[in-house]
Amino acid sequence: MTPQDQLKQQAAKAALQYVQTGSIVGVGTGSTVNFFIDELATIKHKIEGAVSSSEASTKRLRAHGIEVFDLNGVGDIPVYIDGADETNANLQLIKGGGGALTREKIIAHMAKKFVCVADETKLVPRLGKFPLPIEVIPMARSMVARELVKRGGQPVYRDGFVTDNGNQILDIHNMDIMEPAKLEAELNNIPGIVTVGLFALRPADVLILAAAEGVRTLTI
Ligand SMILES: O=C[C@H](O)[C@H](O)[C@H](O)COP(=O)(O)O
Repeated sequence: MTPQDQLKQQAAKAALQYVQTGSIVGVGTGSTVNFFIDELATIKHKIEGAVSSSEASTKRLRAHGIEVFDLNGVGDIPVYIDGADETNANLQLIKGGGGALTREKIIAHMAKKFVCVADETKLVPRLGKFPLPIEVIPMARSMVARELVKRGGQPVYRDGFVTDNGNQILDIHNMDIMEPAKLEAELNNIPGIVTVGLFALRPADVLILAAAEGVRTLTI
């Protein structure tokens, strides 16, 4: 395991304390969350099951014998655990490096508490070094790309990638993300955009950050 993987695993382990007995756990997507799923399996008898933000996480949860519920039948998600590609000190995030941003944002919106798990490399002074993923309806891809160019970004089509929802992804390089919530709201208004990978209007509530010196918790 690489040193970075060890940190991801430590953050994932620390997130277990937020899981409530008898509840349905919201589960995100990505390599950090994969460690969390493996940890969750050790206490699976204590939870009712999970809701999942991707086909990949669903498969891993089920392989561990954890029941995965259809979100439409679920009313209450006390805690959602997910990773991030970048976070700032206000716990506003860039997500979607793995293309799961839409289902992630839906579950994050429903959850009472959003706990983000990450290694220290994800904490940045300003969001935007990581290209901002945007899920688009395929027929709107070029139009949306032109809108992003007008705003100073450089869109790159994630060629060959299809989201779990049958859509496409544009990764926006060099986007000026000075006011994350304002930009998220503005981009949400462009037709053809399904989801912007900025989680600023609904940031995380808790950030578990693992570093070589230890694991620390940030809240807002
Ligand atoms: O679509 C993917 C998700 O937003 C992930 O949470 C994000 O890409 C972070 O993934 P990882 O834990 O692999 O760095």
